[in-house]
Amino acid sequence: MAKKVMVGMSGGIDSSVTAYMLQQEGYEVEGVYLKLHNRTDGYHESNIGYIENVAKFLGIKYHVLDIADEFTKEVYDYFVNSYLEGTTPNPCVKCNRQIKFGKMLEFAKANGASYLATGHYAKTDGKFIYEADDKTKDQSYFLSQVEKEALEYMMFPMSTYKKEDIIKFGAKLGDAYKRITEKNESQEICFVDTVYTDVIKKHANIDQPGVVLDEEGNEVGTHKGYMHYTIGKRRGFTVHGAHDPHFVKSLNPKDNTIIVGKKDSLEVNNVLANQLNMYVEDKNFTCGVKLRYRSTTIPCEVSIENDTATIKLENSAFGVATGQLAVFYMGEKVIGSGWITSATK
Ligand SMILES: Nc1ncnc2c1ncn2[C@@H]1O[C@H](COP(=O)(O)OP(=O)(O)OP(=O)(O)O)[C@@H](O)[C@H]1O
Repeated sequence: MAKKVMVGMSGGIDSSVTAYMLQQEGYEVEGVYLKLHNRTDGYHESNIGYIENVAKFLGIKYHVLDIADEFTKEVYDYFVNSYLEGTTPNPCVKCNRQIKFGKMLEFAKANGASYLATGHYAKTDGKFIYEADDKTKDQSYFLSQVEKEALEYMMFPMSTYKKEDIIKFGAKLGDAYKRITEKNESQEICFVDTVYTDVIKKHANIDQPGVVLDEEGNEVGTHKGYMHYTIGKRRGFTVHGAHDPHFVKSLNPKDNTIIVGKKDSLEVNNVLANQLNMYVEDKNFTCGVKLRYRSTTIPCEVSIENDTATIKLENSAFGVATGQLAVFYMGEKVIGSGWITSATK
């Protein structure tokens, strides 16, 4: 009997083609759509409409799982609170661990599936996650907090195909696919329609002007409210009499001040990360580290003690933000990750 694969379907191109590919490969395919938010503006109905067309075409069953309460608690509240606390969140990382490869995986298993597939661009051999071949689309960074035990159930069929193949597969889905390609591209963060400050505004008064300090604590200018800024940002505040560009070095929610400095003052060589999710047992190793999505991989030495990684960078990094993820790579293989708590010279 064919093995069952549950496909996380968003109503988008990649997951629709994923379902098609796996069916072609001989799997019994079922889809699941997660209602991640309590939106009442027709957003879910529209996505489900696309899924229904694809499911009809393929002759597969699909489920709708309302998971908005968990998503709010684990992802949305964390996102808002991070900005209130002056750190830079990464909601997709939390969602992948807790929701997609947490709750959705539980659902897949409970429904008799041997695997859970998504349209993510990454690879897995059941023990590790690897970068996708197409580095411009690679999402391994966002998947690096997924629990080790979940990896053996995960499938990312998209990453083994080229763009041309995907278009070819999509074309086979006929009208169901054509309609998907006509809709808008999906957003970077699914619950942020415009900019992140529009979300935070619903929960806090973000427009409270404050003082800009230099590294010695002198008042040098004014800003619009600390939640408008992230580490490394260089616009939207004033620095009196400055000739060189200034960048945000740190945010102080307690007194609504921001500290700025010239570019070289943002140079970082030592990083601490905690809440580690490691796929290897080693405690002392050399590897590459990404300190932001799309940043270059920096060679480093790592030593781990009591769920904290001390990371010594071989080359300096700039604008490293607390709250982002440090992801450890051995070549294309992800060997673990942790949340950045401090970054210093
Ligand atoms: N609401 C959802 N319900 C179920 N699965 C989802 C949902 N949102 C995303 N996924 C799964 O996670 C994958 C990666 O999500 P991401 O938001 O990066 O999508 P994407 O690259 O725009 O893909 P797609 O074209 O399938 O929307 C999707 O391909 C899909 O398999």
